[in-house]
Amino acid sequence: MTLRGLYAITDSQLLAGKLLPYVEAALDGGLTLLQYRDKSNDDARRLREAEALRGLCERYKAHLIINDDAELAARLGVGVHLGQTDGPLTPARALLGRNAIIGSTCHSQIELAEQAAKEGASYVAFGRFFNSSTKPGAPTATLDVLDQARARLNVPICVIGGITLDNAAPLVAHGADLLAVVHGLFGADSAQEVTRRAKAFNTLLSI
Ligand SMILES: Cc1ncc(COP(=O)(O)OP(=O)(O)O)c(N)n1
Ligand SMILES: Cc1nc(C(=O)O)sc1CCOP(=O)(O)O
Ligand SMILES: [Mg+2]
Repeated sequence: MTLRGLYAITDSQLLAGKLLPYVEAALDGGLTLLQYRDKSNDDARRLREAEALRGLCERYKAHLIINDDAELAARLGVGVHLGQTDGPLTPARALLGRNAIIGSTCHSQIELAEQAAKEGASYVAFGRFFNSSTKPGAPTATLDVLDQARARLNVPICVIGGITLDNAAPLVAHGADLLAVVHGLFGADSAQEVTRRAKAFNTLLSI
């Protein structure tokens, strides 16, 4: 599967009271992947919201990815994103099957990405590239890791962390396939503006 495009990530605070309309607006503008990221322990709400997002993604032909939680992903038949402390890739692949999208956080370490690719990751994620209000303490990354990744890996490259329409172009020029964005997309004042931003990100990616 070729993975390239805008990768929207939800945020429970930013999208409080407007999760579905803002996500639908982003899907309307064009998403390749949507990640449901909710760090709470409210399992009932997480299941309910993830099911609703799966329905929307099916309608717009985007892929839903669950952050952190391979069990929930298996229950819904969707993909998962795993960080370095979220459990190993191999059992997640066994649980979800060979067609599932499984992403792996690699910070700025090409060795982590090589390992993830070897273990069957569908994409590898590098970041954070800019200041992020969503995750201010995430380790930083620079463009040279993208150059190394392009030269050494044969798996789609995702970038994350403070990405906006104003700073994304160099990431694309250095080989990013997937732009993962929270605030730069969903920080908009209206659903119409979310759609406009999504379309503009796709233009940057030549999609
Ligand atoms: C696409 C993408 N890249 C990186 C992350 C970060 O994952 P992780 O390091 O596990 O941190 P949390 O998001 O779980 O706080 C991500 N979620 N998505
Ligand atoms: C969830 C996450 N992980 C990161 C990493 O670098 O691993 S940065 C990040 C937050 C992304 O949100 P925003 O687009 O608002 O900066
Ligand atoms: Mg995680």
